[in-house]
Amino acid sequence: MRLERVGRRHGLRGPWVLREVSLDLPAAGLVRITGANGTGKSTLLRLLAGIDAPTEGRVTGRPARTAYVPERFPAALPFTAADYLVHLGRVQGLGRAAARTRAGDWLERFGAAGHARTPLAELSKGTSQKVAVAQALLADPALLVLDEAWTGLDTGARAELDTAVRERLTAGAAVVFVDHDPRRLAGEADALYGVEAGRVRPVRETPAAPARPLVRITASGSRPLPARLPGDPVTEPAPGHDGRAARSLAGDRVAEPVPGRDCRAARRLPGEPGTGLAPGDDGRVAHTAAPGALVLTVDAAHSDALLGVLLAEAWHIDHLESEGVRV
Ligand SMILES: Nc1ncnc2c1ncn2[C@@H]1O[C@H](COP(=O)(O)OP(=O)(O)OP(=O)(O)O)[C@@H](O)[C@H]1O
Repeated sequence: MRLERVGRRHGLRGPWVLREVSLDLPAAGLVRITGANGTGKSTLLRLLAGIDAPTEGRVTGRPARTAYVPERFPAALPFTAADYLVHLGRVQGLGRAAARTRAGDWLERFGAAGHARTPLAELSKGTSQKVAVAQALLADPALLVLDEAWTGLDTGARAELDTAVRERLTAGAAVVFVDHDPRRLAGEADALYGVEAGRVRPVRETPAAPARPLVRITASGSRPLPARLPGDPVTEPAPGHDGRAARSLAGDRVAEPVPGRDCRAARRLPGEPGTGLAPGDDGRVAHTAAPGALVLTVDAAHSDALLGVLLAEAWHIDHLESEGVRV
């Protein structure tokens, strides 16, 4: 696939977001796009995926089977999760039976099979994101474009998406992705490009950062939390009284139930159907049911900022752990 002197701006007189971008992307392999906020990464991905057309220059050689996960999923469509996936599978050329089977398989893989019949508008942010990712994987895309696709997924679904990316690569596809976490598929990219000042240039991968300690914060509160929290913590319900444990960011490490706390009200994340919780207009997650405890696992570098947001929203910090040590 080739971009020749591609430029893109919004509106007739808007500032150029990208200009004179010439790139040859291989038909197979993993490509990472990096850049500071607002530099034009999403704009580049939309051009690659064919969602937007260049204002100038041209894009050639895009595979017919191209799939895209947008940074923001348009969740307010009048479909159930399964019907939406079947519909998109059909659009992508699958027969109805194959589309239904694959929709079920992908929902299952991402741990969302229980929401197959839930209307999209009633899905939590995390489950919506699972549907957004599933729609892109339905028809074995030859080019898969992922814009912060891991954001909002729980630990298991993030790992499943890593696996799905590797499966596409093994099948000979190209995967182009943006993710704010430098550890995402670190060391696996075949090519890296940086977006800066409207230009796109090859960059060298910064060596994978040494594993940093994780901090696990158990907190409870009734005020809505911002949709975007510092450090993009993995947010999970605090373990229930039945001993079911939440998985932590570290993968296999398992969080123990919080001592002395009855977490019956905390089985679901805010926003999950059935809790009486709903996303607010400002993107916050309204938390109108009985307060429940959440476990937020975050890189230690962001824990102070995260604690600051929780305290500012009048959340109570029940428990704080660093690498399994109570602090
Ligand atoms: N539809 C639009 N209309 C007008 N300006 C837009 C539109 N979409 C993006 N922009 C502007 O284009 C610039 C690049 O946006 P883009 O979303 O591509 O950046 P980004 O690097 O992906 O940012 P982030 O890391 O914050 O997601 C920004 O200044 C943004 O405000």
